[in-house]
Amino acid sequence: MTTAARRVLVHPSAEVLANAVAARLVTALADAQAERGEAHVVLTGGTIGTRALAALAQSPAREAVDWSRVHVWWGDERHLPAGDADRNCTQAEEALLRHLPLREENVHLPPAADGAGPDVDAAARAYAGELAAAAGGDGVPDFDVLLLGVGPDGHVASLFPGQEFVHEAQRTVVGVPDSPKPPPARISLTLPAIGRARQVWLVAAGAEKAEAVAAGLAGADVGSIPAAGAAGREATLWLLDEAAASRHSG
Ligand SMILES: O=C1O[C@H](COP(=O)(O)O)[C@@H](O)[C@H](O)[C@H]1O
Repeated sequence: MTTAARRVLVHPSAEVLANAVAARLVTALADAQAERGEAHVVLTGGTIGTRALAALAQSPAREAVDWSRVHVWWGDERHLPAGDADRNCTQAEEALLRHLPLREENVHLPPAADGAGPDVDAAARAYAGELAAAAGGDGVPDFDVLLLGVGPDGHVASLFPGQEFVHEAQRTVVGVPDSPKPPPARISLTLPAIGRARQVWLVAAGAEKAEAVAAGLAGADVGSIPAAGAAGREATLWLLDEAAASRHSG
């Protein structure tokens, strides 16, 4: 990854940003299918990430994608019972997935606490196993697009500042038992797994994200600002509204 492949795009409002992310996702998935037959997308939770999914549900352009050949993954998940309203996959289902003709076996739901049990490490191993199987036995698939929200503290997925999981170098998925943001039990892709994506899109809206965005773009230490360590193999896009971009000087 070189800085030449990094782009910062600033949109006038959160609403425009959500619609722009939705439009960009349609194009990227259609392009991936044209080139490789199927597409793998990794979804994020969070406010603007979920709003982008809702915008996609409203967009007639979504018909440009053959959703039966799209695999859906999650960058992180709150380890709660299936169907819990705080699970990222529940929110994605509500905002978008139920509107699409996806194949059930291509929607790679993270394990739920009522099925897999309360052990976040066991859940992380199970999800890592599903990723590895889809990748042909090891690692993670070649994700086409991996979406990440950015927390006000600079967290991405469930990799939080000051936690050892930010520095994980071997595993593709970690169990996070003590997230500083509720709920505490989560699983998360690691930075090396995130870095396997062709394109990583960091999406942020709102003034409360401005400091973290500026620090991430300035190349802060990943232990302090995990977002600074998220980069795609071919491109890294920071997709922002004006408020989130307001402290970035570039
Ligand atoms: O807890 C989480 O938070 C982040 C960011 O959420 P936001 O509401 O501040 O946009 C999200 O990216 C992550 O997937 C989620 O689990």
